[in-house]
Parts: sequence; C-alpha cells; structure tokens
Amino acid sequence: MTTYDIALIGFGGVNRTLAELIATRGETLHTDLGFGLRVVAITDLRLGSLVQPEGIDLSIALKLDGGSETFAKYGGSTDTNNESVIRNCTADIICEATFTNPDDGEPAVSHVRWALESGKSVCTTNKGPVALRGAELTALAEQNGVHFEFEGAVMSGTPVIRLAKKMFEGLKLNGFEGILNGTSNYVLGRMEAGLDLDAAIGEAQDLGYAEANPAADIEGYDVQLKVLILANELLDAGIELKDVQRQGISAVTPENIRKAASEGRRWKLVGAARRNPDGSVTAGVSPVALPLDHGLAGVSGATNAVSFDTDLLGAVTVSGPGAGRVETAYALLSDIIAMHAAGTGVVANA
Ligand SMILES: NC(=O)C1=CN([C@@H]2O[C@H](COP(=O)(O)OP(=O)(O)OC[C@H]3O[C@@H](n4cnc5c(N)ncnc54)[C@H](O)[C@@H]3O)[C@@H](O)[C@H]2O)C=CC1
Ligand SMILES: N[C@@H](CC=O)C(=O)O
Repeated sequence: MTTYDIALIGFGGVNRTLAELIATRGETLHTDLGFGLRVVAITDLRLGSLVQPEGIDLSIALKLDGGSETFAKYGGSTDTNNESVIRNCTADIICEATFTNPDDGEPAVSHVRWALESGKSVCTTNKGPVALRGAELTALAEQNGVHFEFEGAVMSGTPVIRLAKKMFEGLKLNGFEGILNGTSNYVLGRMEAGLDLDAAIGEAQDLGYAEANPAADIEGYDVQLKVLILANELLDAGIELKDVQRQGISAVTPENIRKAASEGRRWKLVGAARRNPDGSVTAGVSPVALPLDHGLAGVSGATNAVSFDTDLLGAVTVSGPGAGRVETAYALLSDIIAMHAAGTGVVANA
C-alpha cells in the first residue's frame, strides 16, 4: 500500500479538518484514491510541535483545541520549531496552512522554501507564498524534483487554477472577473438582510470563512492576492502586488445597499484582470453595484465565481465554494491527488 507521510504546518481550521478527514475516511481514501495518508508531524503557534515518524494518533491531536494543553504533554515541544521540523521530519509532503500574510508572505514563504530545499513536496492554501513568491517557489520545486501545489489559494476547494491550466489549452485568455472572497460576499448578503457590518463579520468568522484578521477580507487584500495569483498563473501577466489596484467593501453602507436594491442592483466585491492591446495586464479589486441580470449578481453567501473571457468559447464561468474549513481541506487533498497522479516528486512509503 502506498502511504504518503505528511506534516501539518499550522493546525487551525483547515489542517485540523484535513486531519479529521484522514482520521474518519482513511480507509475509503485508500480504496478510492490508491494511497493512504499518515501524519508524522504537526506544528502550531498555540500548540507547539509534535513529531512522530511512526504516525501521530490523530484522536489525541484533535482533542487539543488551543486551551492550556500543548503537544509537550504528548512528547512534543511547546515551540513550533518550524525550520527543524520541516527540514528534518520524515514527511513526503508538507501541508502549509498558517496565517496568510499579505505584506511579504512570511513566515509561510520560509516554510515552503525549507520544505522544497529539503526535497519535500508542498501543498498550501496560504495565499502569501503563492501570490508574492510563486514563480521563485515553483522554480525551486522544479530544481529539487518535487511538487508545489496551491489549488486552495483561490476559491478554496473549487477547482480553478488546475482546471484552467489543464482544460483551457488552445484557448487565449483575454482576462477574468470574479467574486473571489467568501467572507465579503457573505457579509454583503447579510447586510442586505439587515445585519450591521460587525455582526455579519462575526458570523463569517464563526463559519470559518474569515482570515485571522478579517480586515484582509473586508478591505480587499485577500482578493488582491487572488487576482495576482490568477493573473500570473493563467495570464502570464508578470505583475506584482502593487500593480493590482485595491478597494474593499468597508465604505459600502447599509444606505448604499438599500439604494442599489431599489435600482435593481446588488453590491459585489469584484476582482478582475484584463490583457491590454499592448500585451500588458491591468488588474484590480473594487466594490461594484452590479445589475441583477449580471452573471455575478446572483452569486451568494460564501460561494465564489470567476468568469474567464476566452477567444474561442467566450465567457467560461466556474462557480463553487470560496471558503470553509471542509472545502479548503479538500483543496489540500486535491493537491495530494494531483501529486500522486503526476507520480514523480513524491516518494511514498511502500
Ligand atoms: N478558511 C478558509 O476558508 C480558507 C483559508 N485559506 C487560507 O488557509 C490558511 C489557513 O486557514 P485557516 O485554517 O482557516 O486559518 P486558522 O486561523 O484557523 O488557522 C491557522 C493556524 O495556523 C497557526 N499558525 C500561524 N502561524 C504559525 C506559525 N508560524 N507556525 C505554526 N503555526 C502557525 C495558527 O496558530 C492557527 O492555528 C490561511 O492562510 C488562509 O488564508 C484559504 C482558502 C480558504
Ligand atoms: N478568507 C477567505 C478564505 C479563502 O481564501 C475568504 O473569505 O474567501
């Protein structure tokens, strides 16, 4: 039986849910996918680190919820020891799901780099490393003969990046526009239903949609990173964060929302990029009061959608969950499935 040993860096909503999936569906995964998964290391700011090459008992790890107990009680450490754990543990694959840092991507960029340098494949849902250091880290993975996969960085588990790369071959992409943040879309919907901004954000936090600092969602930083990822990965734009104009939804008032509704419009936070006639790419994120018959106006809750403008097919739209613990844990699983299918670069235990 092929078993991939994995390390979970960050043990919050997403990686904890991946551990739950492994704990509850391990056998099915093996039957359905042809490989098993075994967690051999976990690190988290609140819990410290635990490394057990023979496999961690996930029922114990999942009981730790950030209270006073740490991994030290189970033979681990109160420190994360991230560099040492990532470089030296026996994992084949590092699942990076720590906080997204929209400024410089750290420390997640270093986590990914340490893993790739030490010959381990990486899957991540963290937007920082992908948006801000994507090209460099992809090259490092290639140099080391391992994988760097990041489907969950855009639209959580909904396939977008791999789907477009694999299925749009032969098409020319002129641009895209989409709703790329579950939290802000959920919040706008709840404000339309009469909630105030803070109460709506609180609900999005409880549902596991929001970033650790929800200002990243509300002020458009999260969509800025996602637009940058899609523009560089799919349009080959070669742009940087400063090239993506950013405006969030914090200035959209209940009065704006009521007025838009009375005019047959609905506020949405729209991220977009477009190729110009000279080949350059213009990209940005801003709130827009869309007419109700616009394709994105009916996208509600934490659902996201992105519409690609192609030369031969016209608009091709992908829609699905844009946030959520289970949905995003699935993204990591889909990355591991892609690595397994590609074959090279992940050396599993027999
Ligand atoms: N929750 C969602 O719907 C989605 C989340 N993401 C991204 O996935 C990542 C994880 O998201 P969640 O699990 O929801 O976040 P979370 O806030 O629930 O968990 C993050 C965990 O990482 C830990 N952590 C932070 N810095 C660390 C460090 N240096 N070393 C070790 N542990 C560290 C924290 O203690 C926390 O437990 C974030 O980057 C987020 O932007 C991406 C798509 C969707
Ligand atoms: N906070 C993000 C999570 C996914 O990237 C969102 O709400 O979309």
